[in-house]
Formats: sequence, structure tokens, C-alpha cells
Amino acid sequence: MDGLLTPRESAEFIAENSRDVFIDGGGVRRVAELLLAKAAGPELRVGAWKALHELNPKAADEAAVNWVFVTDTLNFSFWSESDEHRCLVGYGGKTYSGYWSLCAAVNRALEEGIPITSASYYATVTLDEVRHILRSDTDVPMPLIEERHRILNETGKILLEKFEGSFLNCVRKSDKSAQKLLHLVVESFPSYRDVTQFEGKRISFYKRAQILVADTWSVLEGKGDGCFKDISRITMFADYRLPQVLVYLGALKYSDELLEKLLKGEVLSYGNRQEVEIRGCSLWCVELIRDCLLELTEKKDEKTSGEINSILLDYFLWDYARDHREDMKGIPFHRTRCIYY
Ligand SMILES: Nc1nc2c(c(CN[C@H]3C=C[C@H](O)[C@@H]3O)cn2[C@@H]2O[C@H](COP(=O)(O)O)[C@@H](O)[C@H]2O)c(=O)[nH]1
Repeated sequence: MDGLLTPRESAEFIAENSRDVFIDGGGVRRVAELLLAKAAGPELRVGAWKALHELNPKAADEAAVNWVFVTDTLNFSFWSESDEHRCLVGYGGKTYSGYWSLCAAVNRALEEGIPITSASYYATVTLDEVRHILRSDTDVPMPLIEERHRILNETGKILLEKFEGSFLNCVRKSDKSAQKLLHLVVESFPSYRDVTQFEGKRISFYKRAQILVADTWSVLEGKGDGCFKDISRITMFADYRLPQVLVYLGALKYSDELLEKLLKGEVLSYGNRQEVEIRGCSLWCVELIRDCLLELTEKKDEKTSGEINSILLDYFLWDYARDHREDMKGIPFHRTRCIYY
């Protein structure tokens, strides 16, 4: 097979050859118009990452960068068979599910004096200690606990060997280029290598590597070591929530056959053709929404709070999905159990 396509190239190629997932031009425009109304608001700006999410670090120091690194290293596969029966983590008087249950567990561990964000700790943390750190308040544990343990040990050892135990050193080797940091991460840390194949081509999504770069940009507030000159080349993050919200908003459509399969809760394996089409068309869909939104802001000379990029659109849509969980109940998300998203 020939060279590896970038996530954006992969997405365009998949969208052109997709059989069960389609982008709806009218839906793309409607989502762009929804976002246009928010263009000058508090959400579509880098500061929203801290302002809107109480579990995210407020600092912009080395400890905060290492919080982002360990959290994004474990940022995958929170979905459960039934929404009523899932892992929940209580922290600071609130109960968290899904991705936020991971953040709550990390913050809870730190408060218990467990140095979970230190590579020297998680490079040799035991499975029992990880089970304790990520423990659920229900009888449903966080999925893939054994994989999370293996990845913590593997990643911690590499961070110690190659970057003196701090992800900030990795950031500082990227010449303030988001693309260089992305490639340094996937070259250095195997669990971030979210690559597969489609129609004989090697394709990449790099979902966790891209969100790691984005969250590093966010925690550093786009300044200093986090002032990436090419941050706008990072695309949305191909997870299992964005496809669901894009279908809900009418920008993405599934064939009857695929929709029926998803409504039955059938599991799609990682790299399966339909799973790849869902992720690739979602990524391409957000790129088209961004292009349309930039056109609309120019036409209407709309004020924006700084450059709008695919990261900010992704964050907004992911938060939107969280806030509209009930309304979206009828739209299935695809079930793939893997360590990549
Ligand atoms: N595309 C995209 N996928 C994202 C995120 C995030 C967390 N980022 C937030 C945190 C700080 C920022 O302010 C962001 O708002 C998690 N995920 C993915 O979702 C899935 C979990 O979903 P649920 O089961 O509902 O919790 C899982 O695959 C996880 O990897 C995002 O932003 N974009």
C-alpha cells in the first residue's frame, strides 16, 4: 500500500468513496448558520476550554500540561451497553459520566495524594492501583481498564526515556508547530497511532493525537509554548459523539442498512468499512461546515472572537451533543470498542 494519508486527505478520500454515509449540503449550511450565531459568543474561542468546563485545569503551567497528557492518553471508549447502566464518578458534589468521569477520577486521585499525572508514577502503576483510581460509583467499571493500565505503563516509560518525564518537553521540541507536535506524538507513543486502511489506501484519523495537540493549545491558552502557528491545520476529532450530533443536526446521513444496524446496537470493529466511513465523513463534514462558516462570516462581515478553526467547531459540537443528550436519544452512536477514540 502507498503512503499514509493525513487525516484531512483520508477524510476527503473516504467521503468520495463512501457507500453508507453521506454528507448533506443543506444540513452543512444549516449547521454553519447555527454556528454563525455563536461566532462572537463565549463558546467559539480558546478560552472556553477553561471557562466552560470546571474539571479542566485553570493553570497554564507544566502540571496542567501533564494533566492534559495523561487524560488524553486515556481519552477513549466510555460508552456502555445501556445508558442507564454505566460508569459514574462522583467528585466535588457532582456526578460525572463518559469522558468527564475520567477527568473527575484524575482530579479525585490528585486530591487523594495520588500523583496520577506524574510519569514516574504511572510508568509503574499496578493494575489494582489503576482500578482504584478509575473506580466507578456504580457496579459498572470504566471500560477497558486493563488496556488503560497497559497504556499508562507504556506511555509513562516512554515519556521518562524520551522527554525527561514531562510532556512540556515534547511540546518544546515541536518548534511551535501543531503538525510537528502531532507527528512527534504518534512517532513516540504507540497508543496514539490511530491508522487503518480504506479501499487499499493507508489512512489516518489520529483522533487522540489531534485532541492532545488541541487540548495543549487550550490549556496554554494559545500563548507561549502553546502558540502554534499552524493550529488551524488540526481537524475535528473522529470520535463516536460527533457523528451522532452531525446526524441529529441533519449534516450527515446513514443508509437504511447502516442505520438499522446501529439502532440494533451492533458493534462495528475498528477499521471496519462502515466504521471508517462514519469517522471519515464526519471529519470531512466538519471541514465543509468550517469552510461554509468562514464564507458566511466574511459575507455578513460578522464579528468573530479570533480565528475560528475546526478545533473550536469540534469542541462546540461535542459540548452541544452533551447538552442535547435527551433530544438525541433517537439517533444511535456507533459502538466500536478500541483504545483510539
Ligand atoms: N470530537 C470530540 N471527541 C471528544 C471530545 C472530548 C472531550 N473534550 C472536551 C473537554 C474539554 C474540551 O472543552 C472539550 O469540550 C472527548 N471526546 C470523545 O468523546 C467520546 C466520549 O463521549 P461521552 O461518552 O459522551 O463522554 C470519546 O470518544 C472521547 O474520546 C471533544 O472535545 N471532541
